[in-house]
Amino acid sequence: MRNEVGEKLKSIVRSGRKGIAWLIDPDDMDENSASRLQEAKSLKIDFIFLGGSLIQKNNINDSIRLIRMYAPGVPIVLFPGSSIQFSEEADAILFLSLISGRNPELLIGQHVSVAPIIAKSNIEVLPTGYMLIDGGEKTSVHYISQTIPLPNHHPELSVATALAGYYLGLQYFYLDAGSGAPNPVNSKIIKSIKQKLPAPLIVGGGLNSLEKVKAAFLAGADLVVIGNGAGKSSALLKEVNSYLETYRIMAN
Ligand SMILES: CC(C)=CCC/C(C)=C/CC/C(C)=C/CC/C(C)=C/COP(=O)(O)OP(=O)(O)O
Ligand SMILES: O=P(O)(O)OC[C@@H](O)CO
Ligand SMILES: [Mg+2]
Repeated sequence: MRNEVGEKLKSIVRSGRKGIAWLIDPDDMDENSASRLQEAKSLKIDFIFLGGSLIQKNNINDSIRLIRMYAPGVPIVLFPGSSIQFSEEADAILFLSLISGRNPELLIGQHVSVAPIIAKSNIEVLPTGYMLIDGGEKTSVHYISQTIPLPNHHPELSVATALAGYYLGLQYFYLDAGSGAPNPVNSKIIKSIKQKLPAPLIVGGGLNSLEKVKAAFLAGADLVVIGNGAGKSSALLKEVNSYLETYRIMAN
């Protein structure tokens, strides 16, 4: 199995350089996508995450082809809401187990359905503890998963959950306040998980301004995921990118 994406994530952690993933919903692919992708390529976005809670078009393969054409070299990582969002054309898949919830289908069920297909492919699998944190509003993931998010003001519950996932062997952790969340994941949660776990920490949900992104990085996020904040224009991706350029010079 390949391991380029995992290695890149781990090297982001080792070097402390931080990274950006742009979340693209395949349903949002349209006539503007080509130029948006070219911009992302020129900004050296670290990863493109592809997926959604609910997908209404059957266009994952077409989306991957478009991304490869206009943003060649940017690793494409599936961020699937369900097992039907699998494509062996992607570079890697976040093999998410929704450990904040108690829905067996999202802890292990979908995984069993897709595992034999994954085994026949050459895709890289990233075993990921996916934790939904209350972002102040019911989001699509919350509804689709039919699970209760972790509270945003009790870091100890999130730490216990992440530790349990770590002891089960999960290698990457994704704290998500949900797409469009009014409140991103609390810095205290990010900080306390980062202190306890040596694993790469991905944070997303409601990161729609440079201030919110900076707060996530400063608390300990290794990779931030920006979806809605990059939906209409690449302005935020550009701002985060130039912030990181300065940050990396200062960190060295
Ligand atoms: C391992 C495989 C194949 C599947 C795992 C399936 C699991 C555990 C899913 C977790 C629950 C879930 C529904 C996750 C979806 C995460 C996601 C891609 C969110 C992207 O944002 P949206 O929720 O689509 O945002 P909008 O509502 O703004 O479109
Ligand atoms: O769309 P936003 O709010 O950036 O959220 C991204 C992602 O973490 C949602 O699963
Ligand atoms: Mg979506």
